[in-house]
Amino acid sequence: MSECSNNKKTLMFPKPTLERLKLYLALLLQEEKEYISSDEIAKKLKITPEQVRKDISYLNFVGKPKVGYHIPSLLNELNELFGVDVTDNVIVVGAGGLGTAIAKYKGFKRIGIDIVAIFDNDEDKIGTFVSELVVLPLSELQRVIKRFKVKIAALCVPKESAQEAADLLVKSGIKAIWNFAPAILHVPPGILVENEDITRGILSIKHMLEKNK
Ligand SMILES: NC(=O)c1ccc[n+]([C@@H]2O[C@H](COP(=O)([O-])OP(=O)(O)OC[C@H]3O[C@@H](n4cnc5c(N)ncnc54)[C@H](O)[C@@H]3O)[C@@H](O)[C@H]2O)c1
Repeated sequence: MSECSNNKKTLMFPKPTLERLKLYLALLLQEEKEYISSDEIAKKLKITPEQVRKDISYLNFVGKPKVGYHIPSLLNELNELFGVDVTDNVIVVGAGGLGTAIAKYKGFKRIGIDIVAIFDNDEDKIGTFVSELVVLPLSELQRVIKRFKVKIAALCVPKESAQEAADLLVKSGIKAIWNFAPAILHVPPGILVENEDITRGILSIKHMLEKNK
């Protein structure tokens, strides 16, 4: 999500480059050695080494000839670029199948995301636990957002409730909505909305399979 990074530098990067830089970050986080070459990165991500070098050159970062990129230094650059070195407190709205899965996912910590609370409007869910988080009523939204300085909300409510919930989030002080509902949200200027559509990946797979028939 380029626009949502903590670093304004990201706005100068072409979107496809930014998307690939996110993949490099995820890949490097799993590496335990000290250096990696553009060839190795390219092979693992099934792209060309030239592409890798070009993307990384946007960071004004160069590798050592015949050795490759120093992983800890490259990680520092990427962490800074995506604001991973800064922890953002995030809330989840909607404690259904998806909301609880997001709230339970431990991997967000590694990228500087801390899920601090989960909310629902269903009386039967309020007060139940999702991992160590207790499901809170919407009346607690404003207090939690202020107390934990929350800017980002993951919106995991049904399509029909999405706009109403988004309005409430904005009114309560949220600056960015990570929207999982298949709904177009209308928000005031200055509020970021990133629409997440998990059907995108499977559609690409379907397309590739069709093409290779
Ligand atoms: N489950 C998935 O894998 C998946 C994938 C992609 C997109 N989505 C989308 O994400 C959203 C959530 O999906 P789900 O499967 O978790 O649905 P779900 O029905 O299991 O959960 C939705 C939750 O939102 C709560 N809710 C409804 N209105 C609310 C409001 N105004 N404020 C607070 N909470 C409210 C409900 O009580 C419920 O607990 C849907 O819009 C769905 O289309 C889900």
